[in-house]
Amino acid sequence: MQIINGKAIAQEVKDGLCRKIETLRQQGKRIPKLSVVLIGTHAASATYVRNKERACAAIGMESDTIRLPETITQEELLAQIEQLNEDPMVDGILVQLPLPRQIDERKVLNAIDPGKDVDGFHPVNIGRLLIGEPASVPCTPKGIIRMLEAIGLDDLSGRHAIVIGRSNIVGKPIALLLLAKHATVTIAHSRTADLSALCREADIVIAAVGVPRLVKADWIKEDAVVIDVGINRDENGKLCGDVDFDDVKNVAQALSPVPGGVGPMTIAMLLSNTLAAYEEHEGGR
Ligand SMILES: Nc1nc(=O)c2c([nH]1)NC[C@@H]1CN(c3ccc(C(=O)N[C@@H](CCC(=O)O)C(=O)O)cc3)C=[N+]21
Ligand SMILES: [Mg+2]
Repeated sequence: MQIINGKAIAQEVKDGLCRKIETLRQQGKRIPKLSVVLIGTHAASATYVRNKERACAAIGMESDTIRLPETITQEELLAQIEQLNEDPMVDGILVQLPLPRQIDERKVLNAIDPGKDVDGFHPVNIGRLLIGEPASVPCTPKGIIRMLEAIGLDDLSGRHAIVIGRSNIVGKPIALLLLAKHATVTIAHSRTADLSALCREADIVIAAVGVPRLVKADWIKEDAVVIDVGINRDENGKLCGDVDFDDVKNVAQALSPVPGGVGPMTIAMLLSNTLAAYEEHEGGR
């Protein structure tokens, strides 16, 4: 059984980005910049944002976190986004989710300039992804594809992939990316009948449901590849995925851990999308 070391693969990606930024610096060019908007004091959000800041610093990318109060109005937030859209020094904008209740998430994501949408959550980018045009691709799905490529899974012709979860952030976009690699894709979710039997048919399992240790060994076909997207806390407050790692490791061919799997890949892809947005943006002037 192979453990898919997301942390190590992410480090390779970041090393490559770091070299590119170093070249820009030597050429006296402007340095790419990511702006993160963080609203309120949600503890998990604060941790992710700190990880993103640290990752930017490690590769020499500029970053800025705009911290706004939990009580912010929709209009104030939209004005902040407009300011970032117009700032020529800002290449990537990420509005950390979830947002407070009074804010309409769709309105906010739709307000981000699609060219600066490093999360790939804007309808223009989602539409481009759907029809196979160049797009800013959501970071977690893009990271999952990189992990599959890292273990030699490139062309997925003839393989059956199951995606458990149908969120706009992970489930739907990863299904599209797997389809683009010629996999036969099933999207399962909380209303799916006989999920474990369906899962047992799959060569590739992407677990993105948010239920701690849901996926067990008897859900997994011998030698399947399993990617765990879950970030949950178990009853003891310990970080765990949607896959029961200690059980599934006995049947899977390859398995990604939590932590150290998809999470670090997500951050590496965010940096990669920011550099790509910069190149697009600079190339246009
Ligand atoms: N607009 C937006 N874009 C996002 O991409 C986004 C978001 N909002 N809101 C929250 C989720 C979650 N997310 C994570 C990224 C990295 C780790 C990560 O690096 N995890 C580490 C450890 C984390 C820990 O120790 O708590 C790991 O899995 O090894 C986790 C979670 C991005 N998200
Ligand atoms: Mg779901």
